[in-house]
Amino acid sequence: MMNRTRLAIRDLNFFYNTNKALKGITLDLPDRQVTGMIGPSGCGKSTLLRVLNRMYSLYPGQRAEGEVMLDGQNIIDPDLDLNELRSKIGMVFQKPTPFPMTIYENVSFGIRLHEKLNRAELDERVEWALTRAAIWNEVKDRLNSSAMGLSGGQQQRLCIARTIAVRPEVILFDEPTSALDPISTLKIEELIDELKRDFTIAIVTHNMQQAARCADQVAFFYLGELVEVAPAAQLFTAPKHTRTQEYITGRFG
Ligand SMILES: Nc1ncnc2c1ncn2[C@@H]1O[C@H](COP(=O)(O)OP(=O)(O)OP(=O)(O)O)[C@@H](O)[C@H]1O
Repeated sequence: MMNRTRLAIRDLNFFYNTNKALKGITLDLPDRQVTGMIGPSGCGKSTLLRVLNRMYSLYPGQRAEGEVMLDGQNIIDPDLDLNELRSKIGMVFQKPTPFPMTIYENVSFGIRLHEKLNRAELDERVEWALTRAAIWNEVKDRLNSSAMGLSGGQQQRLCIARTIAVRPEVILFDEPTSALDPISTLKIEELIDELKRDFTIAIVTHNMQQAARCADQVAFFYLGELVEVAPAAQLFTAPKHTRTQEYITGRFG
């Protein structure tokens, strides 16, 4: 059974100037479940994540139309408070992107932007976020060391801690393990599984095994359209559309 909808995408179109990169997307992200987004290069997966956190707003010539409803608000409304949105929808990128600061500062930075906590509360929140991101034990004795000294996998878990530190409702992962070794990848996948107890998650991945392992439902995109969305087990064993079938059996993409 799917949980109730946390984020509802309705008839969403997106344009890079005249290039229509998303065409009439309608998709629900169920609360505290993982939605996997798959499809061949250029199908619009990353564009969709950029819409969900309003990254495109920085670029003239890029625009969205339609509805993306979160907490009764359309997040593509130009009047929306972007700071508030970014505290509700967090994003983890393909390459780990720690700030050139200490481990502690990486995690506390975003919290300070959004909330006024005293030192003890801040310490507690930082520990909580690092614990939830399964990296506390590795860094607790070096919180004041530079984040740049961590391994790639540790840096990615630190970025996840930084994202959850502001207690978002939704976390977007854009190919979060494509720069990591198999062991670090497994750790991130286990972490995603654990984080869905509290957060609604979307993950873009090129790796179909990863989608099958992590996702409750999987959405297949092709040329800017959502071809099909189904529970993971169903999409990978009994897809309804020929395009999906061809993609998952490796005939293209
Ligand atoms: N900055 C941009 N300006 C113009 N067109 C763009 C821009 N970024 C992406 N596009 C186009 O939008 C479409 C969707 O691209 P997008 O990057 O979302 O695909 P993707 O599915 O994430 O691909 P990949 O798996 O390779 O990351 C493509 O046709 C792409 O050429």
